Amino acid sequence: MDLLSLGFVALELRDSSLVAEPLTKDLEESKKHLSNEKCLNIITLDEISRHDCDDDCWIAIYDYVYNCTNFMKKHPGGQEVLAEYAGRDATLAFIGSGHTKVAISLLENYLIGELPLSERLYRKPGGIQIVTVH
Ligand code: HEM
Repeated sequence: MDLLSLGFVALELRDSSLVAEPLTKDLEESKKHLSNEKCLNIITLDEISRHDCDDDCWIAIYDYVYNCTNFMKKHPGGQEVLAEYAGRDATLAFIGSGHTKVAISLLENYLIGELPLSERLYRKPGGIQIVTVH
């Protein structure tokens, strides 16, 4: 079973109305103020993959890109889990860990950009809609 399928299994085991939906809703809520300001930088998966170590850690969550380098040592879930996803997409791991709204709002501090439309999985027309995965 690949990682994506495992993620879906994890989502099936949880109540998506408690976990997945708040994540997507809260992320969009927390980005609303950005629409009237300058656009986010476009950062490709290739660029993210070059920031894949303890002292340079970028990750993608829900098609947004975060520089977690300064947060790794402070992460309540441990530095190791973030290191595991350094340079990669961590959306399903983030959702699967059942993060609270506090964690979701913390993300904003580390936001540095978003994926190009062609590389997005979650925020594009016809993309995977996590909220409808049951
Ligand atoms: C920048 C991204 C992340 C932020 C801001 C973040 C933030 C947090 C926060 C604030 C908590 C405390 C509980 C809560 O409020 O939800 C937490 C716990 C946790 N996080 Fe993260 N997290 C991030 C990424 C990840 C990733 C990618 C994983 C991968 C599996 C992960 C795994 C965990 C786990 C397992 C816990 C639970 C620790 C425990 O209860 O002992 N986190 N995180």
